[in-house]
Amino acid sequence: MIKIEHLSKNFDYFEAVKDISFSVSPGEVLGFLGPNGAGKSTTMKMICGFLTPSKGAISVFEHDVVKDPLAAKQLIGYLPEGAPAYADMTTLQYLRFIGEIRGFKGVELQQRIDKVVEDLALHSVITRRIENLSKGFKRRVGIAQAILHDPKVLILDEPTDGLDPNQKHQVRNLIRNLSKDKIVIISTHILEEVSAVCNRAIIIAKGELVADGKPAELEARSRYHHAVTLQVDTANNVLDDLTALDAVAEVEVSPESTKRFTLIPKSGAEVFSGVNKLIQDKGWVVEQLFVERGRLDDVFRNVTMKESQAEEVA
Ligand SMILES: Nc1ncnc2c1ncn2[C@@H]1O[C@H](COP(=O)(O)OP(=O)(O)OP(=O)(O)O)[C@@H](O)[C@H]1O
Repeated sequence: MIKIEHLSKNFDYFEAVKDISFSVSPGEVLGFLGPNGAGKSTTMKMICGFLTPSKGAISVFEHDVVKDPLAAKQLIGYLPEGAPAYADMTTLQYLRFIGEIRGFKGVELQQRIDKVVEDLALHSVITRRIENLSKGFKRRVGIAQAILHDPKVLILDEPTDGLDPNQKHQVRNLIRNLSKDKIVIISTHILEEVSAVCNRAIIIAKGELVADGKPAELEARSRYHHAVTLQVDTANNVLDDLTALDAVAEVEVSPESTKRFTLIPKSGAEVFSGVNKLIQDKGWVVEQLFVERGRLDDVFRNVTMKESQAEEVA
C-alpha cells in the first residue's frame, strides 16, 4: 500500500502541494487529475523519492520514502514527464543500463529486455539513439524502463502524451493488463483515459485534493448525471415542450444540431419517463435517445474552478 499523510511541498514561499493525504492499495489504478500547475508532477516526484517533502510522510509498502529511500525505490517504476535521460544511448544500451542499475545481469537481464521490447513494440528502434526517436517512441522507451523490473508500484506521468491513437490504445491495454496486483498511479490531462483505464480518480487543484472516488462516483456528481439526450427529426416546438417538463432544470441545444437536446434533471429528479411519454403523445420520430452517466469533464471543471473562484473572493 502507498500511504500519503499530510504531504506538502514548498518551493521557497510558494506552496505547490498543500496538506494532501490519501492511500492507494494493490489493484488500484489511480488517475491523478488536475489543471496545469496543480501539483501532480511534484506529488509524483515526492512519492518516487526525487523530491523531499517539506512536510508530511509517504510510505510504500511500509518503507518510508525519506528514511528508507532505497527499499522504497526498488518497489517503484517511474515514468517522468518528457523524454528519457541519456539521449545519446541507443534504446538497447539504455534498457541494458537501467536493467544493470536494477541489479539484473546475464540471461535474466536479456529476458527482461526482450519482454519490454515486445510489450512496447520497440523492435524497430532497438539500435537507434534515443535523441533521434519520435516523441511516441521516446515515451514508449520511458515506459519500458519503468516496467523492466516488474515493480509493485508504477508511477506514470502522462504516459500517453505524444502517442498516436493506436499507440495510446496499446499503452492503455498494457496498463490494464499490468495492473491486477500492482498499484498504478497515472497523471493525465485526458479524461477519457481515466474512464478507459482507472478504477479510481483523484483531482487536485492548486496543490489541494478536491475530489477522490471511483470514476462512476465522480460522474454521478456531474449535473449531467441521469441527463437525457434526445435527437428527433422535427424541430417544431420541441424545445418548448421539453423545457415545460416538470423534472427538467435546463435544456441544452446541441451546437452541432438544432434537433439534438440534452435535458438536465432538477436535483434528484427522473427525466426519462416524462420524455418518453412526450415522445408518444407528440408522435416524434426519435433518431437517438439515451440516459447519461454523467460527465467527468463537467465535474473536473466544477471542482477545479471552485478552487480558483474561492481564491479570487478571499
Ligand atoms: N523546482 C521548482 N521550483 C519552483 N517551482 C516549481 C518547481 N517545480 C514545480 N514548481 C511549481 O509548482 C507548481 C506545481 O507544478 P507541477 O509540475 O507539480 O504541476 P502539474 O500539476 O504536474 O502541472 P502540468 O499538468 O502542467 O504538468 C507549478 O506552479 C510549478 O511552476
